[in-house]
Order: sequence, then C-alpha cells, then structure tokens
Amino acid sequence: MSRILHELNVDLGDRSYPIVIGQQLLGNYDLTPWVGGSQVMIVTNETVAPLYLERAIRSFPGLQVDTVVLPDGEQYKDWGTLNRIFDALLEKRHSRKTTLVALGGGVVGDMTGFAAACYQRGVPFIQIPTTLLSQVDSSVGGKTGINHPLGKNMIGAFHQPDVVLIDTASLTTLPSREVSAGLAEVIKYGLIRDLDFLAWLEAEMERLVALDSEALAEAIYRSCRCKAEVVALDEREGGLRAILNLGHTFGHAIETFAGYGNWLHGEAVGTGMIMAADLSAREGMISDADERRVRDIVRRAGLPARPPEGMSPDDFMALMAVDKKNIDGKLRLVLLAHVGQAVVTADSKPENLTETLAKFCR
Ligand SMILES: NC(=O)c1ccc[n+]([C@@H]2O[C@H](COP(=O)([O-])OP(=O)(O)OC[C@H]3O[C@@H](n4cnc5c(N)ncnc54)[C@H](O)[C@@H]3O)[C@@H](O)[C@H]2O)c1
Ligand SMILES: O=C(O)C(=O)C[C@@H](O)[C@H](O)[C@H](O)COP(=O)(O)O
Ligand SMILES: [Zn+2]
Repeated sequence: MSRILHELNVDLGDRSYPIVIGQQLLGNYDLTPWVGGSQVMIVTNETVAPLYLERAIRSFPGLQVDTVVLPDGEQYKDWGTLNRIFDALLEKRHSRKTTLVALGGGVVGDMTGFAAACYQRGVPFIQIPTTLLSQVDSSVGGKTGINHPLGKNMIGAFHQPDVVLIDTASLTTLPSREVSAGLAEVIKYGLIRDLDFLAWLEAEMERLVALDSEALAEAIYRSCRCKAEVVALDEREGGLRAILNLGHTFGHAIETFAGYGNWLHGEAVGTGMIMAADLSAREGMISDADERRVRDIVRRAGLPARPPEGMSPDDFMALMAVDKKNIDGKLRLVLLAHVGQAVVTADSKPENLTETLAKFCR
C-alpha cells in the first residue's frame, strides 16, 4: 500500500522544494504538479530500468514521457555519457519547458542534474533516488556534475531539483554492499551535526544493515532533515556546507586512485571518516576513545577501514592537492571538533597528517 511517511522542505526562498518520503510511492504518487510543460525525459540506467522505469512512467500521467537508459557505473559519470542525455533530448525535440527526471542512484542523479543545469541554459528537474546513498544525500542540495580523470566531481553546477520523491520500497532490491555505502553518509550526519542521531545509529545499526524498513525510513528522514538544514544555511558552500565533506578529501582521493567504480563512494567516505577522526585525535581535538567510536560505527556498517593496498602517502597528497575545498594551494580538511560537531580547517599540523597517512597506508 502506498503511504507517505515524512515530508520535509528545503528552504531556499523561491527555489524551495519538498522531499517526500514514503512506501510504494513510485507509480502511485502523481508528480505532474511539478512539471511545468508537457514533456518529461526520465534518465535512468540499465540496472534500474528493468526494476523501476515502468512504475516511474506511471507517475507522469497524460504527459509526453521519453526515456534514456545509460550504462551503469561510476566510470560512466563522464562527458561521453552526459552527451547521451543531450542526444536524447534533441532527438525527441524537447524544448526549454521540458522536465528531466533522475531515476537511480547518485551517479544518475548527478548527471541528470548537470544535464538539466545545461540543457538550453537550464531546465527543471526531479529527483527519484533509488539507492540509500542517493536517498539520504545526493538527491538533496543541488550539487550536480561529472568526474574528470584527475579528480571527482570536478565539472559541475549547483542546480536544485523541484521535488525529491523517496520510495523506501526501492531499497528492497539494493545489494548489501550498496546499503553499507549509503550508511557511510548516514553516519556522517551524526558525526558532523547530530549527536542524538549518532547514538540512535549505534543502537540501530544491526537493523539498518538488515534493511529493516522502519529503521531505514527513520534514518532517511533524519539524514535528509540534517542535509536540508545545512543546505538552507549555505546553499553554495561558502562556509558551513563544507562539513558535508567529512571524510571526502581522503575518500575522493581513494576513489580516484582505485579507478572510478572500484571503490564505492560510500566505502571511500567511510574509510575517509576514520582517517579524519584519526587526524582529529592527533590534533588534540577528540579523544582516542572518540576516535575508536568513529572507527567502530563505520566498521559495524560493513565498510572498509583502510585505503586500497598500494596507495601511498604520496598518492594521497597528490590527489588531495586537487580537492575543491583547497584555497591558494592550501589543503583544507573537515575534522571533528567533537563527535557531533565538524569544523573545516587549513591549520592541521603537516606532521600529524603525515602520521595519519603513514598509519593507514600499507
Ligand atoms: N550530489 C551530491 O550531493 C552527492 C552526494 C553524495 C554522493 N554523490 C555521488 O553519488 C554517486 C554515488 O551514488 P550511489 O551510491 O547511489 O551509486 P550509484 O548511482 O552508482 O548506484 C549504485 C548501484 O546501485 C544500482 N541501483 C540503483 N538503485 C537500485 C535499486 N533500487 N536496486 C538495485 N540496484 C540499484 C545502480 O545501478 C548502481 O549499480 C557518486 O558519484 C558520488 O560522487 C553526490
Ligand atoms: O552536498 C554536499 O555539499 C556534499 O558534500 C555531499 C557529499 O556527500 C557528496 O559526495 C558531494 O558530491 C561532494 O561534493 P564535492 O563538492 O566534494 O565534490
Ligand atoms: Zn558523499
């Protein structure tokens, strides 16, 4: 039975939008009120299409609905694949009144959002995230883009969706490795801004890993609430929003080193958060017990705790040097002032970073 469980609002003035979270919403929830014109282009991939495309089409009754099915994988979050979206839009004569719809995980979401930001100088788009990671993070906040061989998400735009529709039922088909990857970003919210949530995650981790639907809906709601708050305060990452990057400076370096798609984004972020906690402890910001607390929760989510074999401190330094947070060539890292409160700093001691990298690199 179709049921709305939670509704949130991302408060951005005239670009505000709702996040609707519920069960069996796909195909039952009418999305036409968010479509301005008469055309819709649903972008998905070859894994998600057979599972959910038919249902998604039913959410747009009475409209011209076209579809484009992309290859699956982080390695396809690139120019060539992005161009396939533009090809489909032009072949089907989509006008500047069209609405793009992202049906899939964060890869499809980031690319569809970027296509929407660019097509005929910008058209509306709708997010229908189908992975845990995309439901708790990437579908909210308007960061869109593609990867460059030299760095993750290096080409992109801020472009907010008009609505985010989260159907928790889509998680029943998700492989457990992808569930763990999503949990990395869920844990992130507890660590950066919500100590109560972290304590709840510590109590409920077994249920989450086992895909308990009630626990997952609660985790999705609390994660989206945290992300919506941060985005509303700092939409374009002038300051605060960078805390959403906890673990990502190390994590993006890992993803790039391993080759896109070999380490999942969430896996790299999980390890990255453990490394950030280690550095925070060396900086005297958190205790050793807190550092262990971070390591334990990440491990209990089924995530790796060390970078890939063969990745050296020099590899990290070279890849982290192209991070988007850096200013004037100076590395800026998100660390933990406390468990439950993140800070962005350019002042960590180089010798502490060297020690953290030496400890984790095998
Ligand atoms: N824009 C943002 O704010 C933001 C935030 C976090 C991550 N990201 C980006 O998101 C990407 C990671 O997203 P992801 O973890 O969703 O990965 P993904 O999009 O690659 O999806 C993971 C896998 O699950 C499959 N899949 C999707 N839905 C499914 C379902 N319901 N059942 C079965 N299989 C399903 C996909 O086809 C894919 O194989 C990265 O590129 C990352 O950089 C962006
Ligand atoms: O929304 C944000 O802001 C985030 O940083 C969320 C991250 O989880 C996400 O991975 C994002 O894509 C990273 O952005 P980037 O600017 O570091 O590429
Ligand atoms: Zn992320």
